[in-house]
Amino acid sequence: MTGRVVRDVVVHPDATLLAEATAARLLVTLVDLQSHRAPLHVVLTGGTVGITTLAAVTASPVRDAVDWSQVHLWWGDERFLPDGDPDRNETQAREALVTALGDALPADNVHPVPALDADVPTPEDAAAAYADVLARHADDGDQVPRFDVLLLGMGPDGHVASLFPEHEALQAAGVATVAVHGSPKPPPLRVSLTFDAIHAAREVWVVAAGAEKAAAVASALAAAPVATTPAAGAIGTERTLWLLDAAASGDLPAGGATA
Ligand SMILES: O=C1O[C@H](COP(=O)(O)O)[C@@H](O)[C@H](O)[C@H]1O
Repeated sequence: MTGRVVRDVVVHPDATLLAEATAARLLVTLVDLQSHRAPLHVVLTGGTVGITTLAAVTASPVRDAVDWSQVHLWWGDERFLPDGDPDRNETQAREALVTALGDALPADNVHPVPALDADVPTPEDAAAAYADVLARHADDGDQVPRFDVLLLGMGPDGHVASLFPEHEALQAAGVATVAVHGSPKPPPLRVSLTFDAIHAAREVWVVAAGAEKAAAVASALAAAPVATTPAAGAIGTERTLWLLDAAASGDLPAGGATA
């Protein structure tokens, strides 16, 4: 990415309000977008706030204002585990939101990263299969759909999706997905969207809560090198939005200036 990146920052008082406000923001954004285009493509994130946000979507009456038949759900990353494993981001998202949407969300609109099984024995197989499905929903010549909203959690080390500091997966280019071996956060095998895929999103929202993330938030918003703070590379084509709780914003300079 070239040129100055504008990162908008919104700080909420605590993690609960952060999740509820992010859910409300997501729902209203989808309703607004559906007044002028369809289908919409939304990328979900795993992680603490990511899943709490999905539960808040489920709890909101505004969820019925969205035409879910015209929404496709994707994942920014996945832990490479068998189908139904409680540590899979997909499993947690189904429990928090997808199951509650029922028939309103067609099963064909839900695009999990393939799970570990006899036909998909390696994360490379899962990454390739996921890339194929992404390409089938992309415009001609593109590798991924133009995601309308791409949600990302962030770890205390500054990782987003499954792109970890100093990990070789950061270098993946020209492809939409990457297999991750040796993740410093368990489980060690994962599949992630690449930065090329993330950068295709219209809006990227990084959602982070907790004092343990404050240093990484400050680094990313100061445009630290992506190699050491991958979240600094989370940039959308139309908007890059950081949604924080007060604790996660604790190391930002007064006024929350961003680079
Ligand atoms: O392992 C993962 O961690 C990150 C952040 O999780 P959090 O619990 O610290 O919020 C998450 O964004 C990612 O999707 C997930 O696979």
